[in-house]
Amino acid sequence: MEDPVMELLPESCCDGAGSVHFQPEPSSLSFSSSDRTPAAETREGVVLEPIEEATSSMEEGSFSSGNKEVSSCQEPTLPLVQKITNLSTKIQNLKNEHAVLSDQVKNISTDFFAQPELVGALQLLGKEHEHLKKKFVQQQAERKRLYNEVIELKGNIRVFCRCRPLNQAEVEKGCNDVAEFDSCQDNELHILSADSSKKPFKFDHVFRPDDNQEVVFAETKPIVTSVLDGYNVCIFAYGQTGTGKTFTMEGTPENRGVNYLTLEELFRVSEERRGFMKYELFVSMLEVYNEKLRDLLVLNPSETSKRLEIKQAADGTQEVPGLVESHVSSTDEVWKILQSGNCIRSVGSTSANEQSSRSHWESLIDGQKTRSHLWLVDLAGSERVGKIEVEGERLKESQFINKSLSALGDVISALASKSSHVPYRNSKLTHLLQNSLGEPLFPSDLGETLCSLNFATRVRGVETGPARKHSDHNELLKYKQMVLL
Ligand SMILES: Nc1ncnc2c1ncn2[C@@H]1O[C@H](COP(=O)(O)OP(=O)(O)OP(=O)(O)O)[C@@H](O)[C@H]1O
Repeated sequence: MEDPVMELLPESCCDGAGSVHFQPEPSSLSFSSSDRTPAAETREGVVLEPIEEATSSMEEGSFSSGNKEVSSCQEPTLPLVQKITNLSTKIQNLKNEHAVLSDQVKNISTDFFAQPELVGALQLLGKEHEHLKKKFVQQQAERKRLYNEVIELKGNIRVFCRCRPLNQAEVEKGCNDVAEFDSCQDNELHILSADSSKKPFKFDHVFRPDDNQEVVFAETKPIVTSVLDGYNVCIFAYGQTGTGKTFTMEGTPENRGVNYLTLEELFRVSEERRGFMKYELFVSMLEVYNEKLRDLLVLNPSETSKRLEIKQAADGTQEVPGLVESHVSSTDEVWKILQSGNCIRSVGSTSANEQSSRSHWESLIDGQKTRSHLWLVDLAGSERVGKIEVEGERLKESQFINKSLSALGDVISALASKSSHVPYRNSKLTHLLQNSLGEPLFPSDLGETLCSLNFATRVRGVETGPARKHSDHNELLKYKQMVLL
């Protein structure tokens, strides 16, 4: 029959362990309670014995309780009362040993502080620690400054162009690629125009049809470190429906996109910095549809009627009071949240869907605290802009998208020309992104980047005939079969 008392105790106790072996380094001596005499229970009350002896007594699995030797294997037939008595004795012994050890710890610290040379050495170490901490903080600041200077030199606004492969239907229709890539240049492509001439276009980087998600992410990855250094970042994809915006930003479970890989990197770097930095990450997801904000993390439809507005916080940043911010601690957690948000996106909508990650961080070294914002935006399909064939709700939607993308173009243009007025408030989209688009310094070559944006209009002309002149500012952002990141 099973012994109920034995079952309740950990194995070491059931073995009859009553002898605690304490090996303070570096003296290589051990303490055995079995040798304790009444004298041993005074303040110094520890009898030291050679470690070999103690170890062998442990291996044999026996222990002494007072003067009585108890076998490690309890007789299964021992009466229950006897077993309980034995265990009580063991518990009492352990309590006594604990008291002795506590005394010993006290003695050690008293002894330590009684030795001036040790106290002096400790003080020296303390000073050195303070000095290294200060140096570490300075070098961290320097690393941050230099790193972000490199980012700025590369361009605060960077435009990448991704050409997706022709899909099955396009191949069957006999479509040809209109883009040609320069084998030596990874920032240039040529568009074959109707008259067989080639037009060159430059970007910060051109991704080719066979470039996978990791290759695309490699270019955005350095920016992620900036977010963890307290900089605001905005990554958005622009392009005609079906050109791969969602594929690039979200991806699929087998081919994760920028959103997922970015968050994975955020968690990886914050884990790497765990010893000296404490990060907290919050995720929100919202949709700008017909110039209205909708919280995609509010699952109860009755709550979604709550009107969300953009407000300026005391520190000048843009806030959306009432927007759900989920505290997250792993990429999988974020992914689940985003998937639930995706489920309530406007069906078939061509609105802008934005995922915002707000990170708060605190330096564990100097207590400095800051926060930053990362926007990952899946913009509306650009082909709706300027089209007049649609009617009713779709026409209204198109007009809003038109306005929104046009406002984005105006903001970038104003920033590029260093205009004293940047019209952020002309659309909800630009108003929301204000802090992530406008705060940093802009490099002198931004004009070049804007020229790259003009490419959009021209490429459009290549496929649909001569470039049409539009009366609005949307030309700046139009293009076909490409995604700007
Ligand atoms: N680089 C790529 N490699 C392979 N497949 C791609 C690539 N880009 C896009 N696709 C595929 O093309 C199809 C359309 O892409 P996606 O849905 O991302 O386009 P979109 O621009 O987001 O369209 P919409 O504006 O309608 O949301 C998808 O089936 C996607 O898997």
